[in-house]
Amino acid sequence: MLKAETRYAIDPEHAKTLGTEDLRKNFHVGGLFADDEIKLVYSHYDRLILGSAVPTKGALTLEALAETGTDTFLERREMGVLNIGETGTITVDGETFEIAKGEVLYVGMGSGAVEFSGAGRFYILSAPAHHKYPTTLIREADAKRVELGSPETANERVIIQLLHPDVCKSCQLVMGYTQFKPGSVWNTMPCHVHDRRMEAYLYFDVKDDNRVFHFMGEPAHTRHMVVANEEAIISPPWSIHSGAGTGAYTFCWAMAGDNVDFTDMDMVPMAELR
Ligand SMILES: O=C[C@H](O)[C@@H](O)CC(=O)C(=O)O
Ligand SMILES: [Zn+2]
Repeated sequence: MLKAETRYAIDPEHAKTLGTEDLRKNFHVGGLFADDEIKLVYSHYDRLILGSAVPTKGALTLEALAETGTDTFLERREMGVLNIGETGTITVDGETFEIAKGEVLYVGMGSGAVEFSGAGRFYILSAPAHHKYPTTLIREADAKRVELGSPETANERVIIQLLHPDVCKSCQLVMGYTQFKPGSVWNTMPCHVHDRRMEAYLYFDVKDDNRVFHFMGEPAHTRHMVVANEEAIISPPWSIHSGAGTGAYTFCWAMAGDNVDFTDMDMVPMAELR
């Protein structure tokens, strides 16, 4: 019912030498969103944990994970959960939250077991925390919206910031998702890096026959991975993170690291990309 794997952090010099399979072993996450399972990936980049819970037959409970070495999962961690399925519920410390598609539940440090149920497909993110902020349901109407791009460059999109200092306080998790205007397929191009924070992407609402080509690597040494629906990417702090879909898609981005300043990014001039 609870499955976990560890992904170690590697440096850019090593990453440059990898072929497709080894690149995917390090940075691509497939097999999430399995019915009646909680699946977690413990990344050593900023110790972010990402994963999924899909309760179809009954509730799924996340209580503790051996990898954290704590009595309970959230003893020294905070969590953000995005529902990418139909409406479901999450119960924490006796309080039940109904969560529709596109909504995020922030769960503060020190909370007890987290119980997932209903028709939701829950995308889980968790990072180490140092302070307890209140558990809060964040609706799409609460979000900060940033419109970027243009149809001419096929990157017209809106960045919906849900777990963001102006919307809901957290220790280090910042998250939201990006939606496209019809015909636009490029995310995060022009691209950037932020060596202060790692990032994780989950691509969803991708039709079966479509794929997203996700680009990573140092700006002068880019690589790509082909990503299908409901698959994730772990993006190291030193890496660009950008993607182009063969059709429509949405993706959830989440960051953890030294600051929660969404705008703290180093833009990469096009001429530097290789
Ligand atoms: O640091 C910020 C993250 O890379 C994403 O929010 C970027 C993004 O969603 C986009 O440009 O489409
Ligand atoms: Zn970024």
